[in-house]
Amino acid sequence: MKAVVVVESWFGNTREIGEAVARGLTVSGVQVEVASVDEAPAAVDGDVGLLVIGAPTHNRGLSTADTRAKAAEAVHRPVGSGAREWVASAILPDDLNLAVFDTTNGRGWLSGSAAKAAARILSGRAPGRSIQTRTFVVRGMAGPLRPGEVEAAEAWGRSLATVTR
Ligand SMILES: Cc1cc2nc3c(=O)[nH]c(=O)nc-3n(C[C@H](O)[C@H](O)[C@H](O)COP(=O)(O)O)c2cc1C
Repeated sequence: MKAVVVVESWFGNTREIGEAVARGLTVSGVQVEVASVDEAPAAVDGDVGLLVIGAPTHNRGLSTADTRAKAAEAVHRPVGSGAREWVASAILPDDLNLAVFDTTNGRGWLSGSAAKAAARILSGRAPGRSIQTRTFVVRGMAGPLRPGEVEAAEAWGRSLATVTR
């Protein structure tokens, strides 16, 4: 069983959640690779059963070149591309199971959700496919994650393992 976790992360919080999800999958016997969106393959291999995508919520949705420029400036990193671009263009096997998570400042409507935005793009590409979404909460722009979120992400990873062939 194989899974790939692709994350966009500027301050490390979304990456931390992605790694916790990967640990949950690994303890359940799934072979997992975690890749940053900058280095993720343009095509997901046909033997991968589950793709998990993680993105920080920027301006209530997925990052844009403008929001990435703000985050990149804060962490002194080059801007690069984001989850929006990867989700829109990656070549995905037909029977791939999909799960998307985001990090946000809260779970309310005001915070928005990069995961829901990514799920909308993926549903448009593959109508009818079911896509699990989850939100994990950080404090402010840079974090840290709210207590308990890493453990919740590991538990989610264990539950996602049951859908992976
Ligand atoms: C430009 C910018 C816009 C943001 N807009 C939102 C927002 O609309 N809603 C929200 O909940 N958090 C917002 N945030 C906070 C991010 O959700 C937070 O930086 C992110 O979850 C941290 O994840 P990371 O460490 O993986 O980058 C924003 C952050 C930045 C840098």
